[in-house]
Amino acid sequence: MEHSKNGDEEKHTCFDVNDYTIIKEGKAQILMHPTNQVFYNKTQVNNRDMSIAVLRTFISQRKLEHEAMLAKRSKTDPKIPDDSVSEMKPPADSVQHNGISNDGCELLEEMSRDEPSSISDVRTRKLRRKDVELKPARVLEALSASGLRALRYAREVEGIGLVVALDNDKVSVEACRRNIRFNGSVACSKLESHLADARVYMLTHPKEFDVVDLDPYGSPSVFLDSAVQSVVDGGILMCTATDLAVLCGGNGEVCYSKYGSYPLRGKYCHEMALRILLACIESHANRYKRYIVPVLTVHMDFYVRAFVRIYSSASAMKNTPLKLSYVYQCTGCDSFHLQPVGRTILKNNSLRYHPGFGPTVPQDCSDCGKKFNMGGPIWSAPIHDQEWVAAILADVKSMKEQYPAYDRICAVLTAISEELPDIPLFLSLHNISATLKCTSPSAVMFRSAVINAGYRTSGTHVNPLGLKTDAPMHTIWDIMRCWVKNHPVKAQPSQHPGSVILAKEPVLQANFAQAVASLSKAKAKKVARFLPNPERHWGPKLRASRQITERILKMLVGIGR
Ligand SMILES: C[S@@+](CC[C@H](N)C(=O)[O-])C[C@H]1O[C@@H](n2cnc3c(N)ncnc32)[C@H](O)[C@@H]1O
Ligand SMILES: [Zn+2]
Repeated sequence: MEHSKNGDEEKHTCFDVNDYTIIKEGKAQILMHPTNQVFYNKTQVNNRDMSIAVLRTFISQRKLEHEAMLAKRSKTDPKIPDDSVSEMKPPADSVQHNGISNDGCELLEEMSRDEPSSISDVRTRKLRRKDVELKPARVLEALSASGLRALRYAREVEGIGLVVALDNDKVSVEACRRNIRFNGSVACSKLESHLADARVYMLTHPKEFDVVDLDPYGSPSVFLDSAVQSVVDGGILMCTATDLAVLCGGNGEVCYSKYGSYPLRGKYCHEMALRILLACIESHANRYKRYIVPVLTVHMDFYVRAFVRIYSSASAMKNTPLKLSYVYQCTGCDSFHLQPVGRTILKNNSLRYHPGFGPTVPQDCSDCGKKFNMGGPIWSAPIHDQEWVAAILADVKSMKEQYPAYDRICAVLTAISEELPDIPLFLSLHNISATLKCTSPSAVMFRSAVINAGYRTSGTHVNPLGLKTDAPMHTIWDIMRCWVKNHPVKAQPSQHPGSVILAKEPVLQANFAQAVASLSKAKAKKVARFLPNPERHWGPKLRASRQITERILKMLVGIGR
């Protein structure tokens, strides 16, 4: 990969620092002119801090995986001189996938998974000739604006060799270059800024970056196809989407055209947004025989952000339909049911792939009798790797002073660490009670009834009132029928969904006695999981110098839904 330092286009214009206000975030400083034309949103510090936390964990994980690969190699091929592996440590047990991001390692992964031994031998010889030293990570900040994020990566994260910052806006690139110079020698030695269309740049730099960061205005959809190609095997793609009005169902047809999925306007819409984004990234990856493994997927403030690793494997790619589902949501009582896109069967000791069995619901809701809307497909496999989440959280806690948004990112990561990993979407207790027009049981009582009925439950980082559970909807309604017996409701019209639900006798006798696990660990320890918004002008920003009104903000982020 060849990069001319800051490109030929650079203008070596001098600048007077006194003409600017200095903005500090972490170890980076950017210069802001009073007539600023370059995008800057202070509240995205949460986004940048979270990304730095993930990046640090990625870099240590990548190193562990590399060491594990070398150790494995020295075991399987004793002809390789010992001195090449004498410094190796045992492989990390948190490694979920052994894909490694430097060339030789990629070969090794392919070898051990798919290839017959004769081919492996050839490849091993090839591998031996390759330099197996782990090179410092290469990061692409594809949409960099002032370069603040790229500067923070270069200055704060150890183990990064190069950060390339792109923007297709000339003024932003000039600002970015000014900021690089202003940040001194480390920034100047590690950072490059280019005036380029990110899509063209990523397409012409396939499998070159260990980390690709997409942080666009609104939707990342037009950047995904090139971004998934620019990441090395085992590398990580970090992707923000701020177009929550689209992803949360405000414009279902627009969402379908951008992301290939229909959103539903449920209380869980922000988690559905995360899952639509993941499904979309996966579909782009699949076009190039690649697939994603999410390590962390967050809804914060007014956006969603996905951190996914990318691997190449034509055989693993066949599993994609097993990780996707359609969602049926009842138009009367908001009950929801997942319909997997694909399934597998074992025939003569081999795995066969088939379309999912369906429909998983009858024409009319068996709880309230109304019709269903069908949304998706969404990513219905886990959206976080809990070992990564624990490692990121531990790392953040050990470097508290390095994170200006420490409280917020700790709260979000704590809430995520408590989520049931295998349960897509969630119920809203308020919504359930609103359907029945009853007073709501407390969350602890409701969770206790679910646990006492033999099911699991957890909160969700997406919504303080949300409840994830593996209890079927009919059990949830039974619990509520029992609740209403002791907390009667006013009579409603007989065709009302709540009346239809309450007209049935419960099969299950709910037990609301407090169950031990009904309080989350964090709540029991009084660790914050949700924090109020920090300031008045909190929210997404449009292009530089354009401000969003409260009314537009509500529309954009789906508040009040
Ligand atoms: C939301 S801002 C990025 C903010 C930055 N990542 C941060 O953390 O402060 C999006 C930037 O993408 C740039 N942009 C939009 N389309 C682009 C494209 N096709 N190629 C390169 N840059 C693009 C815009 O000029 C803008 O500066
Ligand atoms: Zn229903």
